[in-house]
Amino acid sequence: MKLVKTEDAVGHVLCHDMTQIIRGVTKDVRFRKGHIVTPEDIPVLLSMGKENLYVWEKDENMLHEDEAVEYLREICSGENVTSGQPKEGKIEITAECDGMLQIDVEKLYAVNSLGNMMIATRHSYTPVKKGDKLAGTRIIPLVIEKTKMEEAKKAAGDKPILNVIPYQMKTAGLITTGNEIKKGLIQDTFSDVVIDKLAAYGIKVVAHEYPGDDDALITKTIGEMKAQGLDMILCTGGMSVDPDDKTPGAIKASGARIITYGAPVLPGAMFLLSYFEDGTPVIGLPGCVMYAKSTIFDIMLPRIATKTRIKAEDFYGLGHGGLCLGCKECRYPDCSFGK
Ligand SMILES: Nc1nc2c(c(=O)[nH]1)N[C@H]1C(S)=C(S)[C@@H](COP(=O)(O)OP(=O)(O)OC[C@H]3O[C@@H](n4cnc5c(N)ncnc54)[C@H](O)[C@@H]3O)O[C@H]1N2
Ligand code: MOO
Repeated sequence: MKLVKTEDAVGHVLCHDMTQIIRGVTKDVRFRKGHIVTPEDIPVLLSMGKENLYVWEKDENMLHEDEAVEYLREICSGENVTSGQPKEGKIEITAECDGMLQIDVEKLYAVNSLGNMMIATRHSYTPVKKGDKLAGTRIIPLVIEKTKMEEAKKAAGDKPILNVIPYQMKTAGLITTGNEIKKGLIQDTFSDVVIDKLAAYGIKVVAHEYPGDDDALITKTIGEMKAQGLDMILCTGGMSVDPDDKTPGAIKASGARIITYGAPVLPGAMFLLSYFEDGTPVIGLPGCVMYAKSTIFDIMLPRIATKTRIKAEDFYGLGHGGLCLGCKECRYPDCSFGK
């Protein structure tokens, strides 16, 4: 801290709040601690009776919070994200388009572990809309060592840690299994659920077949839809352990490589994800997707719609938070399910 004449204070950082009192008009903080003095401030400060000011001593090795937060802006500014001006050392990151928020969680952890700075975000893999708030970030002290910010840059690596990935899939093929549906014994109440969920991501069901419980026919239908060049193929029902549950075997026989059959999520334990060599996903949706408001399908759909390649390991961690509480009014994704 040092004392400077107010006329010489431009560019210096104030060490404490300064209150302006004008009788009958105002009594409020006019300049906040940390404010960088501008030429326009000088007459105001003089009118407040401040001819001398305590300011931070300029030090090439130290950064003001507003300068330091620019490092965090760079660390956070990936594809399709934007950010505002620093306000009291804090900036807000927002989405520039609709899509899936994707965060490098390990890098986020690495930056936050350095201390004296913070980045708080929404959960990765959640669907977001243009203009949605994604993250807030700030420097904790008023001034911080430049080397600390360089360290943060290094910890974050060469790619920004926050991105919004636009949805890329457009078409889907739907295979509704079950002899009871094919024979018309019951009405199909599953397909509309799937069609609506896909529509929310701009995906249209352009082929729809009812092969019953004939596993060879299910496999053949998958092959035909694949040949049509659809972005994804979904099979509903027949995913469990009954003798008539033929879907997992039929998907396997199609040549798609199984990533997982089973997931540590309820509802959604009997979910199946597989990919053809070219990346076309073939998905098996268990009966719960028809009746439960939110399931494994809702958790994985943003990743599928953005063509984010999903690995078996991506499922293992889902158990923690993988239990839907079945609230009367479903607020998913604004709840702990799938986080
Ligand atoms: N012994 C076990 N039983 C069950 C298990 C298990 O592991 N062991 N898993 C349970 C879980 S979890 C789920 S989820 C369901 C899986 O159901 P499936 O995918 O096999 O569904 P289905 O048996 O084919 O059908 C269940 C029920 O829903 C009706 N259904 C199916 N598709 C339609 C449709 N398009 N429209 C209307 N209704 C449909 C079907 O007729 C059945 O009544 O299994 C648990 N059981
Ligand atoms: O696949 Mo069942 O999923 O959990 O109710």
